[in-house]
Amino acid sequence: MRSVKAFAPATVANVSCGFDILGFAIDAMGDEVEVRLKDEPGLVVVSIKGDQGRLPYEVEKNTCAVAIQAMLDELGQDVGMEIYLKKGLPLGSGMGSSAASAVAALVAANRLLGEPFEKKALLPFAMAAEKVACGAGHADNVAPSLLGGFVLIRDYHPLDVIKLHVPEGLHCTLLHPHFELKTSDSRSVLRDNVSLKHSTIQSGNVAGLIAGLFQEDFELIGRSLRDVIAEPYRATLIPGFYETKEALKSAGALGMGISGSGPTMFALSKGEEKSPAIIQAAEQVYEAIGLGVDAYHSAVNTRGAYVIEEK
Ligand SMILES: Nc1ncnc2c1ncn2[C@@H]1O[C@H](COP(=O)(O)OP(=O)(O)OP(=O)(O)O)[C@@H](O)[C@H]1O
Ligand SMILES: N[C@@H](CCO)C(=O)O
Repeated sequence: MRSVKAFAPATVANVSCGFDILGFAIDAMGDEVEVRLKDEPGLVVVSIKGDQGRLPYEVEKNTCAVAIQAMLDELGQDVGMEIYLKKGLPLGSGMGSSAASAVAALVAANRLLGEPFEKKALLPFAMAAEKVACGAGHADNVAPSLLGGFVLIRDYHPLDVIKLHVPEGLHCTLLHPHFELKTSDSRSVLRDNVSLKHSTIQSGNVAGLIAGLFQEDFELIGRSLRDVIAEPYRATLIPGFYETKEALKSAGALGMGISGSGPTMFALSKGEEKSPAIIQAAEQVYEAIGLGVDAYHSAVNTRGAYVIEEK
């Protein structure tokens, strides 16, 4: 039986100012998916490890299977495949857990089929899986997980995805307070309308962040991490958010924000030297609140998802 195993990295979506249009991949963690060809048609999720028994095996619900099925539908093929998922990411964390599963599954299945799609062309299938997982087919987790680096989704109709420059030495610290926030819930607190004033502030910061990346201007990157659209509503769902923001700035972060839909928070710094102080500052805030916090730090992953093994 032929099989391919692939890895897809965790991601930070939005990057504060880029709601649904910006994201980057990190090296620290990710999901692994093995896909095996089988004789009979149809997909089966055979095993899921690392999820404490919480993820669905139904092929209409598991993002690995939803993504592969979307790809097979596009090809008009009814190939039989078994799916083995190893979760490396916590669920409902804001680190692109549902996306990493979908992307790893697609990269493995695409290779098994002889790569009928180039990497970027897999995106719509991964977005179909995100729609099932959280009700919105946003691409700001799946695109960086697939392609690596910082990614801009300039438009969704039609999809226009652009890889951005990643300055050497840009470092990310992730702080995951011990509770879950479902993307669907933290999308439901957002408003449908944005004022002209806020639209101006937000677009200035998106442009500033992109200019900062290309110019390798770390200070500009830091001051562009401002979000007046989602953060004010979502911060209310994350105890200690504003205290953490203050503490991380004092600890030397260039800037910080909510990773994806939270509750994980990300901080950017120049080099990894500031990471221990950033982590300590967040731990102090959460100790006072009485919540545990997991910390990870990582360079920006520029490789994206890849095949680990094929047999
Ligand atoms: N293979 C999978 N891996 C992870 N989540 C999955 C998977 N398949 C289905 N899901 C569903 O997706 C939901 C998790 O998605 P959610 O968007 O809330 O978390 P997340 O991906 O960690 O967050 P974010 O998108 O903010 O980074 C859960 O309800 C879970 O049941
Ligand atoms: N852009 C999405 C990312 C979810 O991780 C959101 O903020 O809801």
